[in-house]
Order: sequence, then structure tokens, then C-alpha cells
Amino acid sequence: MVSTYRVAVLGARGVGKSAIVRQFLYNEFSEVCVPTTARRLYLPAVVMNGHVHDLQILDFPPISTFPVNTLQEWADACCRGLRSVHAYILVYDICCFDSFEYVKTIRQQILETRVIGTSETPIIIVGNKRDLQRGRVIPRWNVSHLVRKTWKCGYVECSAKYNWHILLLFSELLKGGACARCKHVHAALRFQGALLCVCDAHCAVIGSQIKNQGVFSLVSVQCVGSVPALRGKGFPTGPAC
Ligand SMILES: Nc1nc2c(ncn2[C@@H]2O[C@H](COP(=O)(O)OP(=O)(O)OP(=O)(O)O)[C@@H](O)[C@H]2O)c(=O)[nH]1
Repeated sequence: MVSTYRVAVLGARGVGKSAIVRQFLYNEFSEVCVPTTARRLYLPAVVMNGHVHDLQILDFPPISTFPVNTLQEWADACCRGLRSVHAYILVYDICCFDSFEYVKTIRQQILETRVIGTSETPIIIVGNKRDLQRGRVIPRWNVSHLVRKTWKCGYVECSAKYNWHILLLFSELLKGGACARCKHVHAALRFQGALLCVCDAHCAVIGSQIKNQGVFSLVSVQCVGSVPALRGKGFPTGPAC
């Protein structure tokens, strides 16, 4: 069966967490700032390098502290599921020093409180709003060196606005985590060279843009129910299907 890979997206207010997720899933971007007030769950399925992965992407509102234990995690509705994810995407705005400090703090708290046996949980640091490069507050090399060499985390800069490096970000994430766990995936579920996103919330044909970013291609974003080859293969389908 396809294994589910749970990913949490965290960061300070307004750094572009939701914009990154929505650009990845729906190829859309809005200049309007709508603050996230509750945790949002997205359930895409992606195919990468011939393997199907069920993803759970959890877009969290800014949290004040990472929950230190399960009790605290479940007492705060905004934090639910945060400690048990398989990977963290920590987003900062390259033009906002405080948002990088936030990422630093949350990363430290994750390390200090992480569940025993999850020491390998990957953390990817993301510098968003790369299109506003002129307003960058910390030189790229400094951040990249700190994150890669000292923290031993992945580092990606992207622009949700221009859909720049968004696929790269998710491909890095899958390469570092989900792909390593999916060696058992059945050959019948292989679809070469395609990345297919299925969102159960919308469950409709969303787009058919072809993108090539080396590691995988986004061939079409559509409801699995409308892809004959995938019917009956155990994929999640929403009510509209
Ligand atoms: N220029 C530029 N603006 C961006 C980019 N990504 C997001 N924004 C803008 O930044 C603002 C905040 O984006 P959101 O995606 O709502 O940020 P967020 O981190 O989810 O916000 P909260 O959940 O409320 O903390 C919006 O006005 C977006 O249009 C980007 O890559 N470039």
C-alpha cells in the first residue's frame, strides 16, 4: 500500500507558508494576506520517480512554542499532530530578520522536545520571497552555511509568488524522507515521470500545466477519480468523484 508522509509547515506570521502550499497544490497565488487562524490539512498524492506517495501537508498558524509533550500538543487545537509528523518545513521571509529568528527558535525547540526515536525527522529551512531579493536581510551564503553545515538541515530559497523552486522544495523533501521509506511500493502503482496532486478538499480537475524541474514533472493536477489508470488502486477520492 501507499504510505502516508506527514509534513508540517511552520513559520512566523506572513512569511508565505500558505502561499507555498497553495502554489504547489493549485498553481495559484494571491497578494491578499489572509492570516491563518487554524491548522489546515491538505491530502495530496504525488508520484515521484515512479513512486506514489500520499502526503498530508499541515499548514499551521504561527505557534508561540513547540509543544513539549503530547498533552500540550493535544490541549492546543492549533498544535495537534505537530509532534508526530515525518518532516518539518520551516519557512522564513528573506526580508525579515525576526522570521529567521523564529525559525531558529522553533528548530531548537523541535530538537529539544522531539519524540524519542524520531531523531532522523528531516527539517528543511525555506527562505521565501526570493523575488524581493533586494530587501534580503541576511546574506544567502551565511544562512545556507549555517543551515547546511551546522544544523545539518536542507536549505531551499523560493518564491511562492513566481512559483520559483516550489517543486524543488517538495522534491527535496520527498528525496530526504518519503522516497527513503517507499522501497516497498508495488510496481503497479508506478507512473513514470509524473507528479500528480490530488486534493480531497477540491476533488476536481485543477489544471494541466506542464512543468519541468529536473527531478519530477507536474503533468497534471487533477482528481484521481478522473484518471482511469488510477481507479481502484487504493487512491483517496473525495465526495465529488
Ligand atoms: N512578494 C512575495 N510575496 C509573497 C510570497 N509568498 C507570500 N507572499 C505574500 O505574503 C503575504 C502572506 O502570505 P501567506 O501565505 O498568507 O503567509 P502565511 O505565512 O501563511 O501567513 P500566516 O498563516 O497568517 O502566518 C501575502 O500577502 C502573500 O501574497 C512571495 O514569494 N513573494
